[in-house]
Amino acid sequence: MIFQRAHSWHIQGHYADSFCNRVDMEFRALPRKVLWDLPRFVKIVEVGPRDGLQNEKSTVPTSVKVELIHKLAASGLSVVEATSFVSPKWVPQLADAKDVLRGIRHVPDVRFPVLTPNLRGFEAAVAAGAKEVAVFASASESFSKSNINCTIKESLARYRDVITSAKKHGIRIRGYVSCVVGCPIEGAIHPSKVAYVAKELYDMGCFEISLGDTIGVGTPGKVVAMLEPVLFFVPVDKLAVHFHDTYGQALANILVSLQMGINIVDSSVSGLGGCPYAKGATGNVATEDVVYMLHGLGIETNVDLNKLMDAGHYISNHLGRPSGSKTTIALHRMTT
Ligand SMILES: CC(C)(COP(=O)([O-])OP(=O)([O-])OC[C@H]1O[C@@H](n2cnc3c(N)ncnc32)[C@H](O)[C@@H]1OP(=O)([O-])[O-])[C@@H](O)C(=O)NCCC(=O)NCCSC(=O)C[C@@](C)(O)CC(=O)[O-]
Repeated sequence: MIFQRAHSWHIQGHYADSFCNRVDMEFRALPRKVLWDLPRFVKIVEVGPRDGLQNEKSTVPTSVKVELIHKLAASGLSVVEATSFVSPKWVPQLADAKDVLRGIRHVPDVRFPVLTPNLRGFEAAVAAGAKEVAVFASASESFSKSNINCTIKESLARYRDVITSAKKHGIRIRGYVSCVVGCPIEGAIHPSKVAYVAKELYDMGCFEISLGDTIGVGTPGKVVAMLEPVLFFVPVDKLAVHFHDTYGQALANILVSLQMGINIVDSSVSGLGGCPYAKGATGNVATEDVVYMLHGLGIETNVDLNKLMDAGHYISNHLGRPSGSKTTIALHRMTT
């Protein structure tokens, strides 16, 4: 259609100027249908200090974790997931959860949630000063057993206890569903299983449900098929998406999720990450790349990309490897 109209254009005289003016006039008023439904603001949930570091082989000192969290908070992020109160036998890297949480200084309007797999973890988190907590279930039975050593049903029963206690303490609980597209053991996961676990967590009182593509096998088509039934049971403004970038699909998956109305995105500075119980899963989508894409779409995040990259450089230098953010690499090349 547009192509046919273009053929009727007769360009004379000052070619470039008249052509450009006319293109400007013609297209300025055209509605950009593909971008119509995008939100104006996206909340980013930074999971680098927890999801990003939990799989690191060498122990990251507590002071480095705390400094990373402070730098992330200084970049304008309003949620920085700090650590996990899990068994140190299962995740040795996060054995210093209590010290990390106690080391974080209060920053107005910034929340520092922590993960808890059971009541014991929840109580330890509260004792250390946690004001917000996340529980993590799975849409895959096999992954549930390998990650938290219990069935989905047992995990939901544990989380019911955690949520009951959290309500008494006035603490908000976020719920994760992992393996929403695929599982490292079972393969493809049916969207109905994701909808079931998401609905259970939401109905028991989680204020937000984060849908995790733990091994990063999602494509935009699979993500839409997964989100359709979930959206039937959980309000769109209560859903977050959490993509790992194993196959380079994470930004495309985020875009399609935004087009479906979701406006909360989890990501990890420098693309750090991988789950200790999901072999082969690479890092989370890099926060820097998410921010670059969102700002490019005219979507606000309140995040200062330069300060965020500063946090990314800090942790990459400490880990002794380059950033996993393509945005950081590209901007660094331009300035050196
Ligand atoms: C759930 C358990 C504890 C069950 O572990 P278990 O072995 O079945 O339970 P247990 O009760 O026998 O406990 C084992 C040991 O841990 C202790 N323990 C027990 N609970 C705690 C606790 N809260 N904090 C500290 N210690 C704890 C407990 O006391 C005991 O110590 P021992 O007596 O042998 O010396 C274990 O399986 C565990 O910690 N799993 C966590 C694994 C994990 O953190 N995985 C990564 C999470 S990432 C994820 O799930 C995906 C996500 C959220 O990022 C989204 C996505 O990408 O999709």
